[in-house]
Amino acid sequence: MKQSPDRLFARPLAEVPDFIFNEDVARVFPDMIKRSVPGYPTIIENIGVLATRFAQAGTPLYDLGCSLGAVTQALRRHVRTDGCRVIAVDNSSAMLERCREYLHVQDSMFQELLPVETIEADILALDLRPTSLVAMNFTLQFIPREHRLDLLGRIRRALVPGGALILSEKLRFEDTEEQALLNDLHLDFKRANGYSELEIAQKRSAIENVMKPDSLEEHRERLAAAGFRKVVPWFQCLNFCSLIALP
Ligand SMILES: Nc1ncnc2c1ncn2[C@@H]1O[C@H](C[S@+](CC[C@H]([NH3+])C(=O)[O-])CC(=O)[O-])[C@@H](O)[C@H]1O
Repeated sequence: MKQSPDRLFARPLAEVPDFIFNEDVARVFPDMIKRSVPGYPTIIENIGVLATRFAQAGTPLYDLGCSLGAVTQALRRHVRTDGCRVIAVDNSSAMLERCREYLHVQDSMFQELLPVETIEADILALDLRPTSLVAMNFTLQFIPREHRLDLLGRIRRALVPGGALILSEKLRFEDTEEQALLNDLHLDFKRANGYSELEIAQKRSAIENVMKPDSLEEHRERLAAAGFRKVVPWFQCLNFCSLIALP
């Protein structure tokens, strides 16, 4: 598998097309997400650790919007619960193809990993089996707003008692000063990771019609409306957070 550094937006583009998860993105994705999302490696590893508390014997664990399967691999590294398996879902064939290759590498390197099933599907059309853990790591923000509540409602109804949803998202902030400061600090994070002003500006215009972050208050309200009893933020770094939502 050839992994490359992210230079997708390094040259000036006459017109910046909307961001899509195609082969070019799949090839640079590990580098792109690490240099763009502060705390990403910490979130990934800890989802594996958190999951051990919620995983119940004989249930599938879902990784919705799995991309290259980073969460799936963390779940397989940490969860040892009898009869669990991981179901990794993404609607990008380019992402899922590479995800499968990475999972084969993981299989060849470790023994006693949870079995994994990869599904190329739109998570809005997915039939969820009763599950003890659903992870949506930076996926909900790409789902059109009008479908988010329905999706969370279906996840809530699929969760068995004692299970959990782990939801990671970029946040926006209602307070303009807080929004401006955290946005600036995120830009500094990208600069510190070697992105130029041009790369930052072009990536921003590629993503702005596609990725729509909500505020923490909006997440709390929507999760409550979907039937979640409790929302516990467990991680925040700048404008990126991860929540545990309990049924
Ligand atoms: N309707 C949909 N159905 C299925 N997949 C979708 C849909 N919409 C978007 N996706 C998929 O959601 C993923 C979002 S990336 C997740 C990172 C990963 N979780 C990680 O922990 O590395 C986040 C980011 O790039 O910021 C992409 O692979 C899309 O194809």
